Amino acid sequence: MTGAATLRFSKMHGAGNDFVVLDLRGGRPAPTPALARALGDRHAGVGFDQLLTIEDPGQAGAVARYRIWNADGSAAQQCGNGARCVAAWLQRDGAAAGDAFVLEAPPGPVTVQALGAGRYALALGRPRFEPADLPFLADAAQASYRLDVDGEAVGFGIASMGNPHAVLEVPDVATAEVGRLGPGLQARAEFPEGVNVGFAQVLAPDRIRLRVYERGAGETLACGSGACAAVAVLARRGRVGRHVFVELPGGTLEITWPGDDSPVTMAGPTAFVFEGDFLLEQNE
Ligand SMILES: N[C@H](CCC[C@H](N)C(=O)O)C(=O)O
Repeated sequence: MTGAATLRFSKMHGAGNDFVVLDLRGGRPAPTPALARALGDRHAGVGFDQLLTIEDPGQAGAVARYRIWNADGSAAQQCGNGARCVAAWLQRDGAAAGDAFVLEAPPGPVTVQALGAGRYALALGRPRFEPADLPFLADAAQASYRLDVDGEAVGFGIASMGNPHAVLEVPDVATAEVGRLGPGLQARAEFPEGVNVGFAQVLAPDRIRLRVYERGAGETLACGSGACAAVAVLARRGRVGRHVFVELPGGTLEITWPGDDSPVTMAGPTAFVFEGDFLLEQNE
């Protein structure tokens, strides 16, 4: 279409968690929630779990800054799978020279190590467990909490990776009622800014299965910050060790959390799917 205003984008995914990536460096305006919803619409738009913007860094030493919008237009503070895709995008672009560099994310710096073959290891910062960190309205930090969902008492742990996570341990992820308990917990007033809900099945001290009902996107094929949060909650309970393979429906992520005061490192894949031009006028 000649003359129409268009928005160049890259379509990517990390273990099946899919993204549209926009290069907004040079001061191009941030997307509105309405544009994020239009771009994310899986029928009338491009479709994504999250929209990632690449922007000029504010911090010295960072190659670029990234921000995150969910498919419902809400802003998110972290996206582990998305951060790996931003790293891959910047390496392909040539902006990130070498295999080790730093990205600026809403919660703080993220250090990147390219592992080759599209795989990246990222240190996403320390998990936090105080209710105020999520926010979660509770009196004091506990190893686990219980809330009522449809008359059922649901037990869970909490962790923030910059974004909020509730983690339930279940006997079998295949039979977990993700589609009912996920939205049910998200609807509780105790999570005033919503929450990502992880359903974890411990297979071994170094291996779990995980499904995540994400804030602003629903159940996704993978959730990087959710994998970090699940390992952090389960490691503090002694249910898993400090190096855990997390099997999600879309792929496996490798999580390492050496100690409570250490950042969590997540390693996993990235993939470029296609590039495109979104026609703005007729689709906003
Ligand atoms: N839905 C999340 C953002 C995306 C997280 C996930 N896709 C990841 O890989 O960490 C939130 O609202 O906090």
